[in-house]
Amino acid sequence: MARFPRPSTPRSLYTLYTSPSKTTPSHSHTHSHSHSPTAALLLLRHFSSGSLARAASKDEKEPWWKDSMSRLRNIGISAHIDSGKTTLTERVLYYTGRIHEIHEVRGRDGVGAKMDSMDLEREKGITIQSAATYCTWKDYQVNIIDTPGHVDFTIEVERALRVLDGAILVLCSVGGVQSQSITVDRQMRRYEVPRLAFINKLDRMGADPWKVLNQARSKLRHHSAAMQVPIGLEEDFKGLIDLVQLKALYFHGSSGEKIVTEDIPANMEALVAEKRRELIEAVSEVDDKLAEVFLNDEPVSSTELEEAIRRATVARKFVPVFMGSAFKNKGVQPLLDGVLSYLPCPTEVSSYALDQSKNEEKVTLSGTPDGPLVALAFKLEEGRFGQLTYLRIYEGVIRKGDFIHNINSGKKVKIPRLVRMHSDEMEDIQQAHAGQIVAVFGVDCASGDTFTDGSVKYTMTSMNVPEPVMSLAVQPVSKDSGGQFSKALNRFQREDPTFRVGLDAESGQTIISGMGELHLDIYVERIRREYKVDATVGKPRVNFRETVTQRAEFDYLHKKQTGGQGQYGRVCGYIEPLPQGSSTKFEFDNMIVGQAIPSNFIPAIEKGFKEAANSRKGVIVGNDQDGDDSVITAHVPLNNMFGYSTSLRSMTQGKGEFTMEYKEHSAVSNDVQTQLVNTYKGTKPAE
Ligand SMILES: Nc1nc2c(ncn2[C@@H]2O[C@H](COP(=O)(O)OP(=O)(O)OP(=O)(O)O)[C@@H](O)[C@H]2O)c(=O)[nH]1
Repeated sequence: MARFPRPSTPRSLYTLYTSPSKTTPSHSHTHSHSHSPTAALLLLRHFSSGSLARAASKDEKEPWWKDSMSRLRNIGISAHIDSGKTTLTERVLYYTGRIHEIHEVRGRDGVGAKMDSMDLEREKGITIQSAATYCTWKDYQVNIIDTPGHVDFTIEVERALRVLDGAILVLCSVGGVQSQSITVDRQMRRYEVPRLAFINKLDRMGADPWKVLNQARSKLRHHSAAMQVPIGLEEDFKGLIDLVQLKALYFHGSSGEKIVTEDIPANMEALVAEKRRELIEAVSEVDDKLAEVFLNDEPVSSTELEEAIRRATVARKFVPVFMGSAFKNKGVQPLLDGVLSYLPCPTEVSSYALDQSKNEEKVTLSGTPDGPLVALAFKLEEGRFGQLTYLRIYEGVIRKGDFIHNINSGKKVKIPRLVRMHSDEMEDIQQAHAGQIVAVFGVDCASGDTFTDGSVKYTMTSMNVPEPVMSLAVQPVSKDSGGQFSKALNRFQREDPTFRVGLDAESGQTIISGMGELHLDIYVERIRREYKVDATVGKPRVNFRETVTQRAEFDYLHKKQTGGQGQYGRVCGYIEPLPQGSSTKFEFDNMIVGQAIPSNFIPAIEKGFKEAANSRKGVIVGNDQDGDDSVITAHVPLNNMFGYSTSLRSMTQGKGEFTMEYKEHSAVSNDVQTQLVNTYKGTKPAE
């Protein structure tokens, strides 16, 4: 009944530079059950119905939390590698009084930035794990997640964005919109995160914020405009003109902590008038209220403009563009003001959960402390005092000593300790409410689990976890370190859903799988440093998968007990490959006679089969000119990509760069297949 493309061993295709980040289902197994020669299919489902949303609280008087919620921001900072996120965060922590000294990434003092708390991060000057911190700016509480920029750690970015209400996209004023900026921006769009852009490094030679702004418009399709005009650039970068307040800002003091406000320099008035008009025009296009003032040719007040920018940004119709130099301590405080003025508070963002007691019905959460507790464990970490679980609270209140229910595992646990995180330091607290990000100790769970107070069976929608694409065989050098070795692997596996551990049945080797060479290298290095286990590492291996090669019958009974009446379904039939060279990729024949299966189920069944089918596509190469740069987009088999970064570097005298992300699994050519089969035969122990 379902026919698939003619087989050959699939290969994985990679997209260089840009492509929609889709993780396609990758298996289509042949099943050996052979009960029914004729195609028959039966699907039964029982479920109870219920209302779509829980009724909101009818409390008439002003709730106690209203003020504190409106003064809360959960933000992330994302960017292409080396754009200056960590440097920027260090300034934010300094100006908000969380740290008393600034330490540079790879700085001469050797201390390293606060948020790069792992030794490896400090040595390499890159961020590997996302770190969480909070700070207070002008009476607002701001929770910040610093996220890594390297594509191998995409899962960290995904997790951070899942629980944030707003974000800052950092762009380099020289590098502009780079490959990874496109990826993180796409992720922000996927999770519907309103954002501000910050064009950093205005002090660098070749800085051109207007070029970067135009790139953001064309490459990221941002509807955006500058909020500021720089006073001087490169070595002469002195300050910024605020286009809303129409004031010049200078950053004095040893670390730029003293802001001096002055009138706009006379020689910049014309440019400022032009850029302010551009800002008003752009916001008017997406905000009716401002459009009315603008079209009537009335002067636009600072308050009117600020309110309109807020409405448009929260509604994700506009991206305000800030600028500065984190390294030279210029422009960070106005960016922080922008976070308060333009990014939403938790009650302005809608969140949903799935009600497990009502067949995964979608429930709108109030997002306030009123109502039952609903919290998502979005990140696990092995801390000095045991497992640390980061929670984003979506509804209700959580208190130290409370019993909470893990809806995914069905376990009930007590919260022995509740803390607020500041990179690797923490602060004990007694309770926390909706909108906040906190961490708990001693709570056994997996990342992505949902906790409630037990009165509701809600789970938050699942996080987008890409399939691992590369594997390595690892083995401890000394047999005595086996215990520590498995402890390390277990821990990393629980913390990072893109890191998997398996056993090669043929060779008996431990196989680790992840998102790329660097991802796996980092874990091997962490096993060595944190667990003092030296491990030998085998050749990287691409995860090839099987496809359908011949007609096969299946008969499967599915049972699921969800607390209510439960569900069951039985599916039997056969699948077979299409004839060689067939132009169609998938064929679905409905051979049901009579009404054995109600006809309204048939389209859903076809969709299911379609989703399970591997596809095969040719290599596509696109070429784009971006100023002096050539951008090549290609779909390539991952197997051919080893060592590419080194050859690209030598081919381009270090100027070329690349990024890749998983596209799909696809059929390999015959010669590769023969090679794979021979290698496999060669590794098989003699019989
Ligand atoms: N000239 C100049 N250099 C900067 C600026 N901001 C950051 N840098 C430098 O750029 C390099 C990268 O900065 P990071 O803060 O580590 O960048 P990141 O985006 O956190 O990098 P990853 O965590 O590896 O993704 C460091 O050497 C910084 O000192 C800036 O405003 N001007």
